[in-house]
Amino acid sequence: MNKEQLLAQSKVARENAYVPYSKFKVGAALLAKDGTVYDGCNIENASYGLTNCAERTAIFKAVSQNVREFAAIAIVADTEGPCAPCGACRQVIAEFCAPTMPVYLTNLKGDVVETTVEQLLPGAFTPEDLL
Ligand SMILES: O=c1ccn([C@H]2C[C@H](O)[C@@H](CO)O2)c(=O)[nH]1
Ligand SMILES: [Zn+2]
Repeated sequence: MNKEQLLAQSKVARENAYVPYSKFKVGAALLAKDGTVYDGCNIENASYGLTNCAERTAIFKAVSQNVREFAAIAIVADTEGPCAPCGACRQVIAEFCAPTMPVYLTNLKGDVVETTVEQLLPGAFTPEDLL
C-alpha cells in the first residue's frame, strides 16, 4: 500500500459520508503497520454536535479491532486546498500515532500536502503527560 493507493482509498471512503446537514463529505484512510487499511467517513447527526469526523471514524474502527499501530493516514475533502483536519481529530490522531507519522492531506483536485502528526498538533497533550 503506497501513498497514492492510500489517497485513492480515502476518496472511495469519502463516498460513504453521511452528511445531510453540511453536505460536506470527508474521507480518511488509515494504514496500520500490519498493512490493513481502515477507512472512515464523516457521520453527521440531527443533533449536530454528535457528528463524527472521517479521521476519528477510521481511528475508532481500528482501535475497536485492537489495532493501535499505524503507519500513515490520508484525509480528503472537496476543499480549495488540501483538507485540514479539525482540532478534535488532531488530538485523537496524536493519541494513537507517532509524532513523526506521515499525514497526507488532499482534495479532489489532487493537491497533496505531506505533513506529520507533530506538525499538525505541536506540543500535543499525550498519554505520556499523565505519567
Ligand atoms: O477534520 C474534519 C473536519 C470536519 N469534518 C466533517 C464534520 C462535518 O460533518 C463536516 C463539516 O464540518 O466535515 C471531518 O470529517 N473531519
Ligand atoms: Zn475532525
